[in-house]
Amino acid sequence: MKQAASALAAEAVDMLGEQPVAPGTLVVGLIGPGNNGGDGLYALAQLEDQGYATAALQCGPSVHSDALSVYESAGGRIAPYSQDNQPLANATLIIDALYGLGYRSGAELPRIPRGSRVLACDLPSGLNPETGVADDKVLLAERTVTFGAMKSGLLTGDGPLVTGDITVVPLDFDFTGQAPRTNLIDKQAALQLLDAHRSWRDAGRHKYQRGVLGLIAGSSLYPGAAQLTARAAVNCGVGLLRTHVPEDIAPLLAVAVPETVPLDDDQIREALSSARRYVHGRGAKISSWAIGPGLDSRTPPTGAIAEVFASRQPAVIDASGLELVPAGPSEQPRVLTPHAKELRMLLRRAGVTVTIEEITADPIRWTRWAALSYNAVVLLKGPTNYIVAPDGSSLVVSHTAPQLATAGSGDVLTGILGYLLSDSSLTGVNGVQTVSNRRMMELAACAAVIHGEAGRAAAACGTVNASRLIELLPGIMKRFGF
Ligand SMILES: NC(=O)C1=CN([C@@H]2O[C@H](COP(=O)(O)OP(=O)(O)OC[C@H]3O[C@@H](n4cnc5c(N)ncnc54)[C@H](O)[C@@H]3O)[C@@H](O)[C@H]2O)[C@H](O)CC1
Repeated sequence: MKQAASALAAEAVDMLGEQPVAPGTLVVGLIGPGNNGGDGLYALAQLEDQGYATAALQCGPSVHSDALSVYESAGGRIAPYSQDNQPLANATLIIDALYGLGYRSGAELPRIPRGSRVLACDLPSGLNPETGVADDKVLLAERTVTFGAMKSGLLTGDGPLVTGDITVVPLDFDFTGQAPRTNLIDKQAALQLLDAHRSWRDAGRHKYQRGVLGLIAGSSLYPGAAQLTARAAVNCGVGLLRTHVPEDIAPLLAVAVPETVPLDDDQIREALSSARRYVHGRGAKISSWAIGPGLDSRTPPTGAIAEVFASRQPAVIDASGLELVPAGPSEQPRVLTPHAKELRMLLRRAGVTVTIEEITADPIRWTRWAALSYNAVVLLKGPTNYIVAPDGSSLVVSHTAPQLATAGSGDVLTGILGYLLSDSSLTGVNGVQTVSNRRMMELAACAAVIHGEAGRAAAACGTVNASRLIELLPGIMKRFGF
């Protein structure tokens, strides 16, 4: 705590930029009831020692008692917070040491004069540490000193609007056993996650050992979506792509994606049954599935598709495929990739009523509900991607680009993730049947990062559309070690 306080005090001195201390300078700490308040009091004590005038305002029922003794010994005084506190009106700098990680939506937040300079201790109070959703009365910070590790809420949602400049202060204590349940996956983290299972032996695989993706997609209503997903998987480098599309659009697909091999109902059944007789190392007829882009949900799925849903083979399920997924938990390792409206539909089918506004306000919470209800990894798509496993742990990907909000871009994401799920070097030697939910969640986050990277690269060169993303994929996959 003292280490955190020293970093906080140093940042305050840097913000004030005055040595010796200018007359009239006053640093006011808003002190909450927990450890965040303790950090604030220790920091104020250090500032007192350096000759600054300080004042502490108690904003909860209690304060950290050891920190208060140190602050009072340094000459500081604490008073209860009230809306017309004189010190707040006179403050040169306010240290927000109210809640930090402990903030929960709806907690009481003090009012501070407009235009106050605020240094946030760990996180601005009023900001959800996981989701980055900010309360209307959030204490807008000019700078934030955050301890131990970056928090997802600082970088996602409203976070970047309310945190100011962020300094991460590594602390010398062991975080084992208190790992945050939400982690950010940036480009560097994705590279590491993708590299984790690779071996030099991977270079010697034949196409069936590399991984075979089965794609069930398309309809006369949406003929293009199947093409986009297929082209994305092929450009990522899939060993073999098998496609099950309605007869009337199959010739179109064969021309647009000559690499793909058609897959009929009997062949689906054969692939599923050979997967049950799976022999280690021989390669799979189909190793994973991508289901949904461009399906017409008004047409009932064939029996073969229902058998895929009932299988233990990993699948990414998107778009209209989400309407076909049986409600309730499944044993198939799945990543469901809804946008907010589709998530509302999934939740409704699981007996949970929620509005899109509620989902947008607390995306991780509602994605968790769906992950638990369906026993599946759920990737909620949008400006930020939230990926949640059935155990409640979650990953956040904000490595995206606003230009990705374009027709067919989600179909490309499905192709990328389908490819990652099929690649045996990422999921285990052909034995993708055993892939864990944890690994499915990691691969889903990596797919979102690759998709974001494609969006950023496309935007840097001009306008963005789904076909452009696909064209860029081979180069981007190379950057990610493929
Ligand atoms: N030619 C066709 O057949 C087409 C069929 N379509 C049908 O629509 C679905 C999928 O639609 P898609 O347009 O890909 O939308 P998704 O919601 O699945 O994915 C959107 C994609 O964009 C990202 N995103 C959204 N908002 C933002 C934002 N503000 N900033 C950054 N990124 C954002 C989001 O994360 C997703 O990755 C398809 O299956 C067919 O049934 C389409 O209309 C295309 C043409």
